[in-house]
Amino acid sequence: MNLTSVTVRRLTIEMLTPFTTSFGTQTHRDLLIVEAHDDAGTVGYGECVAGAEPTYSEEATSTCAVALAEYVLPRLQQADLQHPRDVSTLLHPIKRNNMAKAALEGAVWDLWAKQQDIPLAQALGGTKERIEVGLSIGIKPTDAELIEAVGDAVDAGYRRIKIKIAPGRDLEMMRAVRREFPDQMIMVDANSAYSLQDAELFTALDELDLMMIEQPLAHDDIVDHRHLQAQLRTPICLDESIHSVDDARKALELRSGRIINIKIGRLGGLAESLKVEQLCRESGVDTWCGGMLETGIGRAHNVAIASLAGFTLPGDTAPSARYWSEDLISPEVTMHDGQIQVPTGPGLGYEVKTSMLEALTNHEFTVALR
Ligand SMILES: O=C(O)CCC(=O)c1ccccc1C(=O)O
Ligand SMILES: [Mg+2]
Repeated sequence: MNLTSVTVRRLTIEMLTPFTTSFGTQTHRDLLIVEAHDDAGTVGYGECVAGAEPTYSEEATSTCAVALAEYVLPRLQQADLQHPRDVSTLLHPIKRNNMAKAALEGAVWDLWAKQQDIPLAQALGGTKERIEVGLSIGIKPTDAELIEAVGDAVDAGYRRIKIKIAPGRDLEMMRAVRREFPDQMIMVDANSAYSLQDAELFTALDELDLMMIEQPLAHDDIVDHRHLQAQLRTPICLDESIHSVDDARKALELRSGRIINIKIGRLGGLAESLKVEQLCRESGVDTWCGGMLETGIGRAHNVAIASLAGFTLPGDTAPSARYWSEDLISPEVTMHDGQIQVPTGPGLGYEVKTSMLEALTNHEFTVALR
């Protein structure tokens, strides 16, 4: 692939509105952008989706910066990549650190697709021209504010609405939402805030005809989820618990959930995400693309992979304007009639605004590869 160098940038971007989950409130992203450069001057981009703190998973932006600098990029210096799939093989001996690995792998995939002059979606085997879009709504202080936010999302055309829950903001709140929106496709995401002792809460939520309940129990569990799923009609969707195609296979075998959410960062890259898509497609399991409040760069990767046939449900791939006053890419990701058009240009199919990226960069380092 003639890679000549990799640059890692660390930047801070303010979000338009704060986003609250059971593990905290985010007002900005502190993130890494990885650039893979080749000898023809072509650049591929990847985004590290870790949070500023290790609250969603054990990874955080700082740990990813260290993992890239100390362990991941030195391995790349020893390699002669022929294809982006070689990245996951090369990094396989390094345990976990999935978001750090995925940030580099994503940049290499974008570079490779640009070298081939094909869209990333096509390079991944995507077939859809448009993808269906859902929205993830954070925890609001009052039911009235939540109901207003859901109403706005319905009016904006989102095809599915996800609502974050946490102890104290769950059953009564969701009953109020359901009364107001009896026919909408609604789901909840607990971000691992509950335990099996809360089974009664979930059997009550089971009456609300939700599309799914995302990650109700511990971030590292697939056993308690199995017991909870056995008591519910509503499908459980696993997010935090699934870090590989093997995790997905084991969870499906145990019946710990009936839906899997694919996040490229959590799974360690696009190659592993493709394996989960294939597993779900071949076993008739619904899957959809999760989100991590990405800038346009990570968002473009999500749009590309969500174009594969296995992505059977709307994903958390809301358009740029939902999160940012100005995005890092041009044109920005936009939604029409609840759908995003999969771009047809080479690679990500969106232009990265390099001067904006440089202006926002707080730190950067470059590793020469030859
Ligand atoms: O719109 C998005 O990007 C999805 C937001 C979201 O739900 C989320 C955001 C940060 C961390 C975890 C999650 C999640 O899906 O659990
Ligand atoms: Mg989730």
